[in-house]
Amino acid sequence: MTNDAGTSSAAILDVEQLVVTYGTRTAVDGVTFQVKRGEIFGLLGPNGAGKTSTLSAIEGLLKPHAGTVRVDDIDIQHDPIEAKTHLGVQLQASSFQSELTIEEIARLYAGLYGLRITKNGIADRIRDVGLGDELGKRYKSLSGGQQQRLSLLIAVIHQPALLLLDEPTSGLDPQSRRQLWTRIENLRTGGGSILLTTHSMEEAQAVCDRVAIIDHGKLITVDTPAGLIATHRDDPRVVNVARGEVTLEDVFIGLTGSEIRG
Ligand SMILES: Nc1ncnc2c1ncn2[C@@H]1O[C@H](COP(=O)(O)OP(=O)(O)OP(=O)(O)O)[C@@H](O)[C@H]1O
Repeated sequence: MTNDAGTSSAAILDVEQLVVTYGTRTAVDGVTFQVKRGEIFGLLGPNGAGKTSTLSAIEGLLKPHAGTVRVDDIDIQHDPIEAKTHLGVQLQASSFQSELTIEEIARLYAGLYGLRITKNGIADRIRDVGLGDELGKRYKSLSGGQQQRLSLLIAVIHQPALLLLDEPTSGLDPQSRRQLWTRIENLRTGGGSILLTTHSMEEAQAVCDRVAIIDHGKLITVDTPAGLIATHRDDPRVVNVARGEVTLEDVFIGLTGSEIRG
């Protein structure tokens, strides 16, 4: 997508002064950040920090109280249909018809996006996510990990410029988690950009190019994991919680506090 000057902006996602409210509760309180093209960007925060609310506003699922969201230079509020064709979102298990087979579901969503993919093409994509032996299996008889792989396949079937993933590795075993990160990195290698939330600081430190830490609806800091560690390693709050070499988790707990959130 090009802007008025005929050039692509460096940001695939531009979130400006985003405010999300539920009644009198402010869940996201003036959050601003950009995701660059070709970047894996992690949104980190304790329970209730406002991560899912931020993603929901980016997806156009809820109307922000204030602020703007531009996906690939398209304002999600002004042109939601066009903006959404540039977005890939992992659907919840309840979104899929349980009686349909993997192949039927993939064909259904390819059709919904108006894609012309042959039967063999669909089978190839299913094989790519390691479900080649399950083509004819009904959704309801898939394991949690298999369901998760199918939902990732559907999220990227239209080759979106930006993939949004809300806690993609939660509930997965170590093998499935490792495979998922490899897939996410392959998507980035193929030119995609990824915005994800995770509670695994170890994974964020290993995989994300940059991370933002949010708490109580406000963005505290954005940088590369190494940059955050370098900036905050001598902060007494971080030194206090570190048990050895300072990690991203130490920085996260140092900046957001040790108390458990509701
Ligand atoms: N539908 C809703 N109605 C009212 N309050 C909500 C609603 N959804 C979220 N909230 C509140 O908004 C705040 C932010 O919630 P959100 O789900 O965005 O946080 P989160 O960072 O994704 O948390 P978690 O890590 O626990 O998933 C919380 O205080 C939550 O209770």
